[in-house]
Amino acid sequence: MVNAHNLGFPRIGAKRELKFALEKYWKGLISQAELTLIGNELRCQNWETQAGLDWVPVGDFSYYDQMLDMSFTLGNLPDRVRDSHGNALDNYFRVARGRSAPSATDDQNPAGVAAGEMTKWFDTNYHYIVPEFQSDTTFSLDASRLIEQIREAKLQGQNVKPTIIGPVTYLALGKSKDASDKRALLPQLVEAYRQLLERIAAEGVQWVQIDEAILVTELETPWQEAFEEAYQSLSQCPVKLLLTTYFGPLLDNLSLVTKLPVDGVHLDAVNAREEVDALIESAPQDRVISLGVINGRNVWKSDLNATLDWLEPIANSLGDRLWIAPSCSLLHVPVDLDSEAKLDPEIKQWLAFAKQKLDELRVIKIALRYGRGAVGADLANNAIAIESRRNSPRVNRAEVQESLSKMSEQWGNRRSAYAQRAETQAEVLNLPKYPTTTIGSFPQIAEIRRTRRQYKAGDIDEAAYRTAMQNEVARCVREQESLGLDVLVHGEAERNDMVEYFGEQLDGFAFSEFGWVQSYGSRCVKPPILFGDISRPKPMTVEWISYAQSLTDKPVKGMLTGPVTILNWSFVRDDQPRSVSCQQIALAIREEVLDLEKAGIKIIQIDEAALREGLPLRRSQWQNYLDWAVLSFRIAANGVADRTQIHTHMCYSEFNDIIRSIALMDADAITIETSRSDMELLKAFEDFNYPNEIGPGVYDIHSPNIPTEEQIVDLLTKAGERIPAERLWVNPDCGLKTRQWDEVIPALTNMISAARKLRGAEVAVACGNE
Ligand SMILES: CN1c2c(nc(N)[nH]c2=O)NC[C@@H]1CNc1ccc(C(=O)N[C@@H](CCC(=O)N[C@@H](CCC(=O)N[C@@H](CCC(=O)O)C(=O)O)C(=O)O)C(=O)O)cc1
Ligand SMILES: N[C@@H](CCS)C(=O)O
Ligand SMILES: [Zn+2]
Repeated sequence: MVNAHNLGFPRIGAKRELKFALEKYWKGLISQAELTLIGNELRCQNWETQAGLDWVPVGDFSYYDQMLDMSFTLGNLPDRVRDSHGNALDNYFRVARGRSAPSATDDQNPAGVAAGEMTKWFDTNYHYIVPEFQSDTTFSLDASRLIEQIREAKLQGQNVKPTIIGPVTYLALGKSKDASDKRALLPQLVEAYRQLLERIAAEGVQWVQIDEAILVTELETPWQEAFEEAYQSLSQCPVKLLLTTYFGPLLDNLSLVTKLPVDGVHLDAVNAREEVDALIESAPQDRVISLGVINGRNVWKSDLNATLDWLEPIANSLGDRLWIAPSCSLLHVPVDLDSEAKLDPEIKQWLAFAKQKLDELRVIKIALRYGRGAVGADLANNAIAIESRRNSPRVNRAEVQESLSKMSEQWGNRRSAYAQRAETQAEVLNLPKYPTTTIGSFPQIAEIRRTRRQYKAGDIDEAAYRTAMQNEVARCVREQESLGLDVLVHGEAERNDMVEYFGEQLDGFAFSEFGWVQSYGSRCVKPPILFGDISRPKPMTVEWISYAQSLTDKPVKGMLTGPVTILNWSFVRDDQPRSVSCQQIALAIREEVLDLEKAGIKIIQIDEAALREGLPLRRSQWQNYLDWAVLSFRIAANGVADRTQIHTHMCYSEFNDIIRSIALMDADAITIETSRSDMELLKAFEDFNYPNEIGPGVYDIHSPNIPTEEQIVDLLTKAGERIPAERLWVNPDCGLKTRQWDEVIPALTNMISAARKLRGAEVAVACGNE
């Protein structure tokens, strides 16, 4: 009989209980005992929610990040915290968040500790703490976290299936800090895993889910060999291993997976449906085949009848060997649709969050075990919802499709080439050399968020909200004027998030109240839900930007999020290609750009923070994505006259391998995150002879540290060695929303004086030469 299981449940809590507890703990407002009590309650609740499953995951809960948990389990701590003898959880947070200023309360680390590097988890919007390796890295097992949780779940009467990140993925996603070959650490690492599995087995555990998502990417031969070596060794352990892959097909790694001596394999049967037959045919006869049949990355109801049509023959042939699950951990979806009292009922019936996805799994399991009649009503209701979505005039809108059909690639072309535009813009804007600007957001102080909360709760009316936000905009403009920035921004006070804000204003998007998804640590995002053809009912930003512009003679940048980023950070449709949804958003943003231009805004920035993030997991698919992504940006941006200067901004980006596409976007200026790379990221622009203007970030906004004028001059000098000074802008790495005003003011003061110093130095050199 088929078994149903889950790969992981969101740990942040249906009402973000963990987020609030963590932030209180970090501020010293609750004790560690109170924090761990909340952790314990969340785990228990989550297991209760999953109680109908044959196996529940254990070890998916984390106080910050599952990769960091693994590093602590393996005793792979960075040297900088290894000797901190303080409390284990505080040490864990020290690696997660760093402690950048000397602290009286941290006498173990009076000089501060740098946070672990964070990067995104495959193609999701979740970010993990990158494991650090050196040639002399050693591992020493600390299984206490997992063992305690296994006991907790067992006490609750659950059938437990511990989940861990597999050794090869752990090693492959980590970073060698001394340029040594991290693969050389594999034997020792596998030994630590072997000990871990023994400890787990001693708890009476039968199955362990061992996640090796790296198998859905292109693997070079040494990494393929690493799999064989690792799993040969682990196959001796007295537990059964469910080798778990997700987010995509295995392609050329399928034969590798087939060869590995494991007891079961989980395949993402949503994204790799076409590989299921081959996986079954090539697997040894006693191997469990776990199929991820419910999409763990989106919020749509599954078509249960269609899933059963496909799955029933497989269940008949595999019998007990078939397990079913969501395609991946449910970490990437919100917790509970039932919390959404305000969602439009028509749209709500099309949706499923984590809890509802597990309900779907139960229905499939019962239908497979006892026949569809046993869940006849569920299947009938599901069919109604699926039909309703398929046929809804709110999803497929002829007028949007007609606008899209009129669109031509020509719309993506500026009227003149950059060199000619640059001359016109220089006349219009009359900016000094090394013009200074910021990326858009200024501190989203608690008061702003509180006011928005009051507005959303109906405690204050729209007029009061607008006035409060306008006051913030005015303050922001005042501060920038007194700092002496050359190009100002309005500060984005009115925006809850750079993507959600636009989702809320575009037709074709729905938004939830509690649909939070963990992005990193305690930080969450609430992705808008792109359910239908997109259009812009009215201007979205013009009033705010025009208001800011009315307060100053300096140019204020129009500030928009680009189509690719809106797409990549939303829950999107599964009934049409992403490229089509992206082009619809592009048309809406294009209208906004043209309205801003009409309103007299001279510079318009279109953020594409997530353009690189959207790259497919396999390089072979990159070009296709880049082609439509860049075209969407061009459509959004390039309808303006020569005199209007278009900026774009990207963070977290390494540009070497996509520089050609970046250049094709043809933005007049691009601002990027570079300060932590010591301007190394500019090499890609230098090597490519990138022709347009560049603002390499000179202030690391992720850190509370205030960069000195000297440090900024140094960074700009390095930038000037790679990019002609005439084409350099001076700006921070990214928006300032997570910072405080008392950090921002001195940092920007130093940034501006650094720019002035460079201008002065050049004038002096020029005069000396005359
Ligand atoms: C740049 N990043 C972003 C990503 N994805 C996005 N969609 N947006 C991004 O900006 N992906 C990559 C990175 C990830 N980085 C971050 C950085 C910071 C956050 C973050 O701070 N998130 C906030 C939530 C932001 C938000 O939407 N705020 C809302 C609601 C505020 C709120 O929770 N209010 C409380 C009450 C507050 C009070 O009373 O004082 C409530 O409603 O209960 C808003 O401003 O209105 C976070 O807190 O986690 C995320 C990703
Ligand atoms: N304009 C946005 C970009 C963030 S990537 C901001 O400044 O927050
Ligand atoms: Zn940014």
